[in-house]
Amino acid sequence: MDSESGIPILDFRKSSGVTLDEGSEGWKEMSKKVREAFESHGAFLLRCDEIPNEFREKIFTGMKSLFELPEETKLKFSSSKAYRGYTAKSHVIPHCQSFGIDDALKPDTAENFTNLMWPQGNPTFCETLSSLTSKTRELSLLILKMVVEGFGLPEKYISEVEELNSHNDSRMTRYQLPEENKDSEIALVPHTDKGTIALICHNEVQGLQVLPKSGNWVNVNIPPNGYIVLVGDMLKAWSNGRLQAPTHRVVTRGDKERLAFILFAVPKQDTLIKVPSELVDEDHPLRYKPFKYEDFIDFHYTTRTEKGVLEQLAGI
Ligand SMILES: O=C(O)CCC(=O)C(=O)O
Ligand SMILES: [Fe+2]
Repeated sequence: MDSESGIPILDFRKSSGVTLDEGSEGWKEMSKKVREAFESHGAFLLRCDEIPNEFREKIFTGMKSLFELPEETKLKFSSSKAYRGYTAKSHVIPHCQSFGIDDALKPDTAENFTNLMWPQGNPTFCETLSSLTSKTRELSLLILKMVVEGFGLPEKYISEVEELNSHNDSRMTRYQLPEENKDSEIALVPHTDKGTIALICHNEVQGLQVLPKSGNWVNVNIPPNGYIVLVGDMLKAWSNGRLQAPTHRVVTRGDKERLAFILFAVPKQDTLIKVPSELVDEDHPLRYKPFKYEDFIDFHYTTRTEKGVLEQLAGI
């Protein structure tokens, strides 16, 4: 457990002796822990073998040179969608720069992005980005299958969580250091993630904070070479509110810049989010009526409120 935030640390490393073959005892035990962590904190910290050290070094070295490219080059990666494309100094991310990549898993996405930023080519960055994205995506699917197992739901729900994981967006973010006269700065404003789950890895400069029910922000310490996995609003809704979607933000301090790579697992636009009947009982009355993911996203961007979008749209 992380001593500051109390968020559980789960160890998926083969070297720690766990075997996570689907259906095995180890898998079932871990699934229970995933469910419990998502119920109590809406998150867990993950140690895993998926990102070896040299791989991490490659992605964060690549990201450092990416953010050092001229502003006019970075701006070439534009998007009409909110928070996608290259964003700098927006009201949501006042002190960071970020590349939001849609359809991160499409075979030519990493290549197109790399060629736009480095017309002369950068095969190391391209390969690293594409394999980090696909490794992280495998993890997100594994974790969602564990949620099904953790709740003891029938097999048929595997295809539903696959749908909740059917689209993947990634984001690479560089958080600026606080201005000289300040100790700390809110670099990413408080929010819940709108999709299903988010997996975050970073260059070991901490800065993520979560807001527990107690109402006081706490620091999260992502373990070395690890990830944090956060529940988003769609998994919260699908689970009948039994899994929490934690409010989080990023605060920068000190003299080292934080770089983060985030993979968001999201449903397809027209996916219907409907609570499994098995998750409704006397102790857990139905909290959300079925709704389409795209309606939730539209509603979120038109109301532009962080508070209670899910409750307003689908709450019973
Ligand atoms: O950098 C981080 O740790 C958090 C990023 C995040 O919450 C987001 O991009 O939605
Ligand atoms: Fe987030």
